[in-house]
Amino acid sequence: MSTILSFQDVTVTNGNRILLDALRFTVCKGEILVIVGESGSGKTTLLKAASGMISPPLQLLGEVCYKGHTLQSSDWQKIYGYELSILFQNALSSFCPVQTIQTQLWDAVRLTGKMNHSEFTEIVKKRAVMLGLPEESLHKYPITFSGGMIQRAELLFPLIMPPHLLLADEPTSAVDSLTQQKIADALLRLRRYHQTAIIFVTHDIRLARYMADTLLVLKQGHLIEYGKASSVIGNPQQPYTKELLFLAGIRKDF
Ligand SMILES: Nc1ncnc2c1ncn2[C@@H]1O[C@H](COP(=O)(O)OP(=O)(O)OP(=O)(O)O)[C@@H](O)[C@H]1O
Repeated sequence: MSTILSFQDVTVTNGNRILLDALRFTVCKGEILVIVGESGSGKTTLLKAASGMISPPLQLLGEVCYKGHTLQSSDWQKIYGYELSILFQNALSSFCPVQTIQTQLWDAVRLTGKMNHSEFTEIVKKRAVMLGLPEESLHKYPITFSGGMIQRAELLFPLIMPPHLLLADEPTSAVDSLTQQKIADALLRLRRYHQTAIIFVTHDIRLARYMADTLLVLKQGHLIEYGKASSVIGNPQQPYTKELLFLAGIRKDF
């Protein structure tokens, strides 16, 4: 499988403070890498590093490579949106407040030139139904959406225009368990049919077990465990990972 993204000794600092410490990992085409770790361990910072969004006062050392090329800041603009999609923790910030969800999605899809308007209206309805979003909500303004609805609305664009790499920062944090399952299944379908590589951040180790091919555990900016998800979950090496699995009821002791 070809490598989509790799971190080569990526360190992120804020002055003297190390937020990420020499991380090394790769993500291949069609792979789902799930990042888990306690609050403040650096999960969002890792996604920012993966998407060229580290800016002063933070500093990035090491190399982030996309499809074999080290990315400089100007390169990210070329892949944003169509090759690389990002689901932010604050999904509302992804939308313009004065246009309906459907109008904004169509504006973005139209620019790709890959779909006409009637194909778009057909597919956007199907994808909304897949995520449990009522069809009529597509004609509403983002501000009228609940937290869980806006998270799902943010996922519509990559489901309509499958990217090569999707970065998702806790995309199920504001939804009930049934909707969580729908989002997880939509992401699994994206991988299965379009070989999208996905880096997915969650606090939910059960969801991680359901989704992940590969699991990466962060603690205070350090990669403490990384490998095939079934191996990490079946045979964790670190006390922290054992505790996470114990607290989720997946292990009987730690
Ligand atoms: N722009 C910034 N300037 C200074 N410190 C930052 C900045 N961004 C993140 N940090 C610090 O880096 C550390 C890691 O933050 P990060 O948001 O990556 O953690 P996280 O694991 O995603 O947490 P959570 O699960 O709570 O979202 C935190 O201590 C945070 O305060």
